[in-house]
Amino acid sequence: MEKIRNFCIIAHIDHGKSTLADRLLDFTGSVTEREKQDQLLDNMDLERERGITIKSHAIQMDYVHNGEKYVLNLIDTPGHVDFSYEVSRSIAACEGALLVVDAAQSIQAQTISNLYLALENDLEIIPVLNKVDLPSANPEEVTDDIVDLLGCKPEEVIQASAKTGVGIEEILTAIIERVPAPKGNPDESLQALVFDSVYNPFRGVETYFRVVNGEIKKGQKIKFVATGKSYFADEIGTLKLTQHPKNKISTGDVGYLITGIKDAREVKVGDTITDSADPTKNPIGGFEDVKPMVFAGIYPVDTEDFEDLRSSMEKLQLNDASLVFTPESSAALGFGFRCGFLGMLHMEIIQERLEREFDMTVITTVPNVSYHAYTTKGDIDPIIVNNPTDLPDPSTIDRVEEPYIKATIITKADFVGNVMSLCIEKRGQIVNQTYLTTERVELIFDMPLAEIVFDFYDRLKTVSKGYASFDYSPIGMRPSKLVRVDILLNAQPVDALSALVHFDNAYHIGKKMCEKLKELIPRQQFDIPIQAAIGSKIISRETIKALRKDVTAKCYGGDISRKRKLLEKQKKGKKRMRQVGNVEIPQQAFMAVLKLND
Ligand SMILES: Nc1nc2c(ncn2[C@@H]2O[C@H](COP(=O)(O)OP(=O)(O)OP(=O)(O)O)[C@@H](O)[C@H]2O)c(=O)[nH]1
Repeated sequence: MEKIRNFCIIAHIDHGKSTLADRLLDFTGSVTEREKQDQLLDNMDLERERGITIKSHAIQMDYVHNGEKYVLNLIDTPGHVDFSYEVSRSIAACEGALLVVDAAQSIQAQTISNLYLALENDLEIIPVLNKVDLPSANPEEVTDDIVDLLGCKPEEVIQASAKTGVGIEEILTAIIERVPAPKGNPDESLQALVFDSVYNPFRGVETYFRVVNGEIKKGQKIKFVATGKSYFADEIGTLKLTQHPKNKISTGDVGYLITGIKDAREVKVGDTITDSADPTKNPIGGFEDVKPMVFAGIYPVDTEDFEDLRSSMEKLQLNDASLVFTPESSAALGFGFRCGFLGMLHMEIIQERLEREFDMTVITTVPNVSYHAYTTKGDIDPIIVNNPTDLPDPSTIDRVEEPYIKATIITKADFVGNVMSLCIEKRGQIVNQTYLTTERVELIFDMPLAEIVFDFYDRLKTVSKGYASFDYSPIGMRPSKLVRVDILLNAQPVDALSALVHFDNAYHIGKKMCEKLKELIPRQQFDIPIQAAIGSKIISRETIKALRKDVTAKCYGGDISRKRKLLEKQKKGKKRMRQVGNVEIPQQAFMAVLKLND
């Protein structure tokens, strides 16, 4: 146990976490040339394309230091706020963290939020100044920033380049000398923390765990405390680039477990694994059931594909337990599902996976957060509003509450004004403003989650010319003046276009939505009035003028193959259209409310 070190790498996005992980694997000889891939820890196709580590994994390295052999377990953490609970559990499985800071970009919002998570878990922090090879690097200044943030000595900050290999050996030495060895009692009853799980279509769910006390043996009957279910440990082992089966994993070490579980929902991140016959009396703290934050309807483009969509969603859920869905129906779109996601990124991933892996063409409706409505009947439990149609009749509503977050934004002093205006426009209330240096400012706002899940981050980048970083954490429910804006096409309400918005913005949004829909809905053979309404009150109106032109007119009698191509192209474009009443609505229109500022 004295020769084990468990650590993670925490960093703001793009500061070089994955590249540094690669270098550490190289340096410790954990990878052969053949196994080398660009970004070793990012496995899924989608992950690679987005450059975001979606699911955390762990990897074990052997390293000899001063003639002694050490086992280093690197636990990878996801780099996006949608997955912040998983980050917190990965951090809880470690004793130390490399805090990687880009030498050109300095400390950013995620550096700080991840650092706080690490400090809450009493991790030893090893500051690493990465990318010192960059011409734009500013090592002295950024080292000062890090010293100010951590209260450490300048010489404790390791100067490194994950690209050239500078400082890698020093980092490994620091891990061994500064990160404490795991504590724990091998003779106690088994207590292991689940920090991640991955679905494998052939082997079922692979659970990643860190043994806190006791040991886990191959064949042992184990129990998951939160779910209360017991299984046999068919296979256990350690994780190198491939899995290495073992007969036991002892206190302090990290490993994987395969029990033949076929449903991802049976393994919960943060749960405790214990011995079925001699269960621990102290499950590991900090377990939470992950809660979806964003809800949207997903409908098949072709109504006949509903059953296919259901079976695809069920399969997706087997390997992504954070996806939740219930059937719903819409007058406009027919049968589909109301789905809950961890955030907007998660929603995009699910949508993409449905299309790529299951060959489904789907329509996604405007996402919204989850509201709590209380009626004048005085009920104690709120009505949970995950769908605009769930909002009770306004005359019966006593009050509505919406989820709030604490937003941390770090920007340059020059952009403070712009960032403030944006946050205030988004109904934010400033809580704190701190000058980290004369140039860099940290702003803290309390804001409604609904205002930031959609276009906030893009707007922030624009108003700060890219010099702002942003992170957030939930702080509970607060009162809200919520209304539902309905959209009528041809005088018919289209429920799938309804949106829940704050009363103060309702008129503005209603007007913008009508304008946007006018742009997005193709002209048809007749005039189409577009109206926005709150209840029975019309608040805005536009008209899509009838189309007179023949689509093939462009071909001016040219050859037939060109004509066919044009019609072919039109047919493709049609794929993502939905006929509602006698109006054809393209997919973008269902998301129009999110694009009002484009
Ligand atoms: N010049 C230079 N570039 C680096 C260095 N380390 C990483 N990079 C580059 O910085 C970019 C981001 O690096 P990643 O390792 O993908 O960053 P990350 O923090 O893992 O990013 P996410 O996985 O998206 O969170 C890549 O283009 C790397 O090639 C370095 O030391 N020097």
